[in-house]
Amino acid sequence: MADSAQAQKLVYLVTGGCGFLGEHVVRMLLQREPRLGELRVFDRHLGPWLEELKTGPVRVTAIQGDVTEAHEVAAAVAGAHVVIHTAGLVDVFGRASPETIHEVNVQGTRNVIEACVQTGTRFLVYTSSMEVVGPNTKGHPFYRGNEDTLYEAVHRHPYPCSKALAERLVLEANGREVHGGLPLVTCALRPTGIYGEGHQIMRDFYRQGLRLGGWLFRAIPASVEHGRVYVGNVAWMHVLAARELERRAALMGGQVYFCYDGSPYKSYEDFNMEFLGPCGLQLVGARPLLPYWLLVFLAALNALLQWLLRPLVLYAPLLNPYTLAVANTTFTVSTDKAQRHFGYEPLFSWEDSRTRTILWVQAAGSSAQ
Ligand SMILES: NC(=O)C1=CN([C@@H]2O[C@H](COP(=O)(O)OP(=O)(O)OC[C@H]3O[C@@H](n4cnc5c(N)ncnc54)[C@H](O)[C@@H]3O)[C@@H](O)[C@H]2O)C=CC1
Ligand SMILES: CC(C)CCC[C@@H](C)[C@H]1CC[C@H]2[C@@H]3[C@H](O)CC4=CC(=O)CC[C@]4(C)[C@H]3CC[C@]12C
Repeated sequence: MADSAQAQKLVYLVTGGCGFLGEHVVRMLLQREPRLGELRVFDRHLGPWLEELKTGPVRVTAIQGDVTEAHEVAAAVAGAHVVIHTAGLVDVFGRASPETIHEVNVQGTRNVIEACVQTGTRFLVYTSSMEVVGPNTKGHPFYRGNEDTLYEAVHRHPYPCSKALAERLVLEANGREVHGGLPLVTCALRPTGIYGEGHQIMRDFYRQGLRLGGWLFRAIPASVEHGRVYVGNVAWMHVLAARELERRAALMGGQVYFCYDGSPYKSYEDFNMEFLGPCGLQLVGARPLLPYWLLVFLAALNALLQWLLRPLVLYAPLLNPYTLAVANTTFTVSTDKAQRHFGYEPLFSWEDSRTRTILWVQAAGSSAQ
């Protein structure tokens, strides 16, 4: 990626490229990265939509593989200039075991780093999460915080623990010598809660509302703000970060960036209503319908049932002590670090993001997507 070789075509690898975020990153690279020569899409489950991308001018290579298998990762990384590592096990509902979450999110990330080092790939962008910071186990609010805001980041849940460990590995790998003698340059992006086309939990809320005759019932006070970011802007930030990592290696290497876009600060439920409202749903109650202590009780009961039933059946409802704590703790971000370091500005306005999401919810809610 030297200046003298501006016209050089680059090979990108996106791990988790068939996931909710990964698909947007893949499509964004194809639309907005002029130096893209080959795009490798690595995922455990390849999406059928990849086929249509193979007819375009950029070579798209679909690679079915598992990030926990070091040899599969090394084979996919070999010859790539840039890796965008979004693959991860996003499970806060207890569907997977803590060991599996650790294996995919931490060991998988270690495998990606080692593959870069062994094969000489120099640029690595990691999809971290706001969950690396918080909300913490004490439920402390994080109000319009940035990357330098002091916050007691204490976690017990396997998902944030794994993301925090993986992020640390990525940041510590910055500067390591890769095959060929040059240094590895890494950075981590920490999206807040992502929404947009492909957001399965939003679709599930929509379907549940339809089943309940168009009503949803408020569970969380409207005053609790939960940070959200549009998936297209998250993808765009990944593309920009990946593009700028070489030119601004000294500034960006080893750095973390919160990833958000000016989507309105609202409670989790009120934010969802920005999309579900225009789809015909109503949120009942200016205040939570159930007292908080009852929600805490129900969340604990769900956790107990999950544990008791585990030998027989997987019971993994949305409400558990962890999801309740996340939804019920103010956590919002306000920062211009990504703008200062690599010129990130959201590509999609709030109005665009909202419209696109509404159209998707309407289509996905009624189909079997
Ligand atoms: N959804 C959200 O609100 C947020 C997500 N993130 C992070 O963004 C990344 C992407 O998340 P989403 O797109 O929401 O999740 P997702 O589950 O839709 O996508 C993850 C992708 O990784 C793939 N994957 C999982 N295990 C794998 C393995 N062992 N080997 C290869 N591929 C594997 C899955 O097949 C899937 O396509 C994750 O790293 C997640 O931690 C960060 C902040 C918020
Ligand atoms: C009435 C219930 C209490 C409402 C439950 C909603 C929850 C399922 C979701 C509320 C907040 C979500 C999380 C948040 O957006 C941050 C996240 C970041 C990630 O990196 C992964 C996903 C998630 C943990 C997200 C998961 C669903 C919620 C807990």
